Amino acid sequence: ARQLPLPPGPRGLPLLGNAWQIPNECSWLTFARWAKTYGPVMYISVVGSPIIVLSSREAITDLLEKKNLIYSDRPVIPMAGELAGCKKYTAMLPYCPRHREGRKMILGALSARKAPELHAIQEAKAVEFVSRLLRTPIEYRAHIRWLVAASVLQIGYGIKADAPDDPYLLAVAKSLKGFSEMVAPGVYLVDGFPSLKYIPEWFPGAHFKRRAREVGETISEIEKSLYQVAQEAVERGEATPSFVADFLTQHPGATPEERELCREVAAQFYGAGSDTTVSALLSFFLIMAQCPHVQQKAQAEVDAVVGDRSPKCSDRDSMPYLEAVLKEVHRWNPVLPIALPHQVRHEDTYASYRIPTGSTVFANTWAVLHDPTLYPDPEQVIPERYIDGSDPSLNPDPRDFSFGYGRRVCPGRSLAEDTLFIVAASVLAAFNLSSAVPLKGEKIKYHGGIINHPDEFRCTISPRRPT
Ligand code: HEM
Repeated sequence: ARQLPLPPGPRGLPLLGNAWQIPNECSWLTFARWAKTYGPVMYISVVGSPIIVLSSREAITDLLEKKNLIYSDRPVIPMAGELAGCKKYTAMLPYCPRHREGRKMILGALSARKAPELHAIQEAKAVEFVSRLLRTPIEYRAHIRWLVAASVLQIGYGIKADAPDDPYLLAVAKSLKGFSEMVAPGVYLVDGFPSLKYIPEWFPGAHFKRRAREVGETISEIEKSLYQVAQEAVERGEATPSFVADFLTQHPGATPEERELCREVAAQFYGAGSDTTVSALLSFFLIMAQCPHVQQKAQAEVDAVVGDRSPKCSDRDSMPYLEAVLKEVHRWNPVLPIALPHQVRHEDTYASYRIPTGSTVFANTWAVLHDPTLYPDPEQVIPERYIDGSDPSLNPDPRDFSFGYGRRVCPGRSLAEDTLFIVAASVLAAFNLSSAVPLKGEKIKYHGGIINHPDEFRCTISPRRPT
C-alpha cells in the first residue's frame, strides 16, 4: 500500500494544505465542484491532517458501508471534543464498546415495541403545534423549535415543556447554541493546530480555552439537571415512561457508571435530535410554500385518508405521495450534507489509491443526492420520481444517504421520520402554505457549517377551514 499514490485532489499550500480553500459555510458545494475535476475519491489536507472526500454512491458504499469495521471511528475535534468535554457523547465517541452500548440503548428506546408510546407523544404534540400555528402563524419557526424540543424532552426525560419560556426548553436551546459554536468549522484555530490545546488558560490569546470550559460546564450542567428531573420523578413514583425513567425502573441496581452512561446517552435525544429535525421541517415548509402543485396533491391524499379526524402515525403507509414528498425534503437540501466525519482506523487501499491511517473521511451526501445520473433534474422537487420510476437504478431512497453510513448510521432515523410525517400530514390537513419570501437578500438560500438550513423566510399560512 505504501507504494500506491494518494487519491488526487486540489494542490494545497505548504503547512496549511487546503485549509484556505475550504469555505466555513457549505463546504459540500466546493467539494462537489472539485470532485468534477479530481473524481469521487479525493485527498485534501488541513494543516497536515489527511482528509478523504467521497463523492459518489459507489465509493461511499464500498468504504463506509462494506468496510464499516475500519471506517467507523470519529476524529476528535479539539475544541468541542477535548476542551469542552463533549467527546463522551455517543455521536462523538470513537468506535468502541461504550459507543456500541449507547447506540443499543437509543435503538432499544425507539424500537417497534415502543412505537405506540412514542406515537402518542408525537400525535399530541402535532395537535398542539397546529393550534399554535393557528394562533400565531407568523411564528412558525419558533413553533417548529418548540415542537421538536418539547417532543424529545418528553421522550428522553418525561418532561412536559408546554410553555414557550419553559426553563427546560430554554436550557436545551442554550446547550445547543453552545455546542454549535464549539463545532462551527474554521472558528477556532485550535481545531487546525491541536497542539494549541496545551497552552495554559491564562496565556495571552488563550481565551478559547476559557470559552470551551464555560460552554462545556453549561452543557454538562444541563445534561445533569434534566437527568435529575427524571430520576426524582422515578423516586417519587410519579414518572411517566421515558428513556431515563425506563432505564432506572428496569435497572434498579445500576452502577454509578451505568447511570452516567444513561445520562450521557439521554442527552443525544436533544443534542443530536433537535436541530436536525428542525432543519428538515423548515425545508418541508419551504417546499410546500414554493411548490403549490405538490402541496395540493399531498393535501388531496391526506384528505382522502383522514377525512375530518386528525392524522395518526399509523396513516403513514396509506400516504405514498406524502412519503415521496418527505423523500424530496431529505434529498433536495439534506440536513447533514457531509454527514458527520468518519475516521479510518487502519491504512487501506481503494481504486489503486492509498488511504492513510487516521484520515478523516467525509461522505459528500449532497453530491450523491444531486447526481443527475441518479436523480434526473436534481434541482427540481419532483416527488413523482419515487412513484412513477420504471428504472430501478434511478432515484434510490435518499434517506439511505441522508441519515449517514455504516456503523454510525443515525439511530434516531425512525423517530425523525415519524415526527416529519405526523407534522407534515397535520399541517397539510389544516393549512395552505404559500408566498415564501426571504427576510434578507433576494433569494432564500441554505447555509450552515455542518447542519444545513434555509435562511429565514416568511410564508403565508392560512387555515383551510373556518376556525
Ligand atoms: C431529520 C432528522 C435527522 C437527520 C437527517 C439525522 C442524520 C444523521 C446523520 C447524517 C448522522 C451521522 C451518521 C454518520 O456519521 O454517518 C447522525 C448521527 C446521529 N444521530 Fe441523527 N439525524 C436526525 C435525527 C436524529 C434524532 C431524532 C436522534 C435522536 C435520538 C438522532 C440521533 C443521532 C445520534 C445519537 C447520532 C450519532 C450516531 C453515531 O455516531 O453512531 N438523530 N444523524
